[in-house]
Amino acid sequence: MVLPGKETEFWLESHSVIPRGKPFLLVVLDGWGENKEDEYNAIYKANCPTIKALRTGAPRRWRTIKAHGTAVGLPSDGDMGNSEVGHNAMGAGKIIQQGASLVDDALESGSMYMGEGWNYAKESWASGGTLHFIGLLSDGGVHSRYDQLAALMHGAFDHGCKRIRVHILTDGRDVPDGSSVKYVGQLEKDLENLRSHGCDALIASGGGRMCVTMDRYEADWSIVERGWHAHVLGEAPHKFESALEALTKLKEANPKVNDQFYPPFVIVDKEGTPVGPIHDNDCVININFRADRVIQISKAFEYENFSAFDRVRWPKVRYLGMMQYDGDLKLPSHYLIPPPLIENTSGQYLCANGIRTFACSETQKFGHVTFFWNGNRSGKVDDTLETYHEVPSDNIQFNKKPHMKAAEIAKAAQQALLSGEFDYVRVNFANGDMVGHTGDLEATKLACESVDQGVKLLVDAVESCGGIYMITADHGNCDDMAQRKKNGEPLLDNTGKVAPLTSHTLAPVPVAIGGPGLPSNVKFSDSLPKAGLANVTATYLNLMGFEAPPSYEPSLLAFD
Ligand SMILES: O=C(O)[C@H](O)COP(=O)(O)O
Ligand SMILES: [Mn+2]
Ligand SMILES: [Mn+2]
Repeated sequence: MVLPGKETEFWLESHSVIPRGKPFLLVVLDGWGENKEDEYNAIYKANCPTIKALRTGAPRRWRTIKAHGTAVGLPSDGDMGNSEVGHNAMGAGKIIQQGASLVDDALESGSMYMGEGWNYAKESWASGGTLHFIGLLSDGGVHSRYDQLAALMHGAFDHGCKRIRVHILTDGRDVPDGSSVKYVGQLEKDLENLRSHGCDALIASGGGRMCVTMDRYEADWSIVERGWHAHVLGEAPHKFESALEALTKLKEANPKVNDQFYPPFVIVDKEGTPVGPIHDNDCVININFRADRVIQISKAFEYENFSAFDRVRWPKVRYLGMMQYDGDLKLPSHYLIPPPLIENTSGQYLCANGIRTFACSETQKFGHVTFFWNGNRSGKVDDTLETYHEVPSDNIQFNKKPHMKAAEIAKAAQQALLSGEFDYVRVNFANGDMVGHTGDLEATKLACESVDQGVKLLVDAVESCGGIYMITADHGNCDDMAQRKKNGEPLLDNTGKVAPLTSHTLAPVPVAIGGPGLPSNVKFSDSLPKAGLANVTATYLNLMGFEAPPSYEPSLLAFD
């Protein structure tokens, strides 16, 4: 990134009420919504005295904001929020039309099939190559959507493609566990339809998203390696003649396995030969629009010099992302849709104004407070002003260790606050989200308690250094751990137990401000009842003593 100089477009005026120079803490509670207080709300049921006191102790400095749907740039108000859109909005102060919407628009207008990306892809099948799709198979709308895959398969056929292979990653995280059977059934129908029209179209390999291919932030490259072996080499310990058979037999063999964690499998023909390894001159389209969990597999396809694992064979394919996933790395170099342009981020403004930043989380959320925060750019805004600190996450299922790295993150941020070396300390606590995704209510309560303890340490540090804090969240998750019937009652599974909710929720999220450095006449305004995550940015610029740029969504603050 290019650092702007002073007195440029990024220069900010001082705020008229709030002084500069107080250490500022910004905490993002990942997956922490404000929801109905019942026994499936892990926050409500947990012992979280610090976070609960933010609400009751200072009602004028606590409110909720919208974190889902069109308020954060998603296609519809039925779309739950997620980390990418949430951190993009909070980092850039604007409602950004997100990847899901851009793909929808391109499919609807037909521009999908007119761009450079599509032409590049087409050259592969025009010269006899197979078209492979890889990606998350669900309609969760967080990383991908099934209807977009279906449209692309039919679009490819209409554009002369005669051979399609689909490499599926089962979800169970953005959609209920067990729903993979439904999505595979739907996909098989669509493939059957294509076959009946003369296209040789089959599922070729797959596995659960948390075991195969979709690692993020280099937490565990072995996940990507398993995907490479199954999708590219056609090798996996489990081989089946259909994906439905794979899901059924793998579940029979291990009833504890779920959609998120299916081991890799390869589909073979009657002779036991894999039906769709990836070869030279094939085309591979990654159907995920969200970046974090497909950057590593994109590097494996694209980078000549690659040492994260032994690829064994590196086919010369035409690889395309649904979007370009990393604006700094220009990765991948070919893509179907230009990504949302996220410019004039808060980091650019703050660096131009000399603010020294410490950003910290554990691996699972590290890129959220850096990469997503900076508008999907992997570099720093300014190396001399910013320190990015990653606490390595454990590679386990997080209900086994629900405290995760909350204490370590809190300690690192506390030191940063007290050191006097930073003006702005930004952290993300992963627990409410990562443990919430396991669907394990008891573990999620413990997760919430660990976050509360971390927040206490940091609020105390702000007290002792005379600073200001803002505590908020990116979307709901641990605030509801039960799937619901239409009337709101918990849904029971076929054994009579409450069906766990593993996904995010549509709940609004809290925002709390305070600290000894905050002038006593500062409160939240009553005039922005529909405010959302993008309003947070102008608010924290104010809290750091700056007027916000006029292009940002308005600040939430008012003054007595
Ligand atoms: O990738 C994931 O873990 C989920 O699909 C979404 O969770 P996040 O948006 O909180 O990262
Ligand atoms: Mn999140
Ligand atoms: Mn999540």
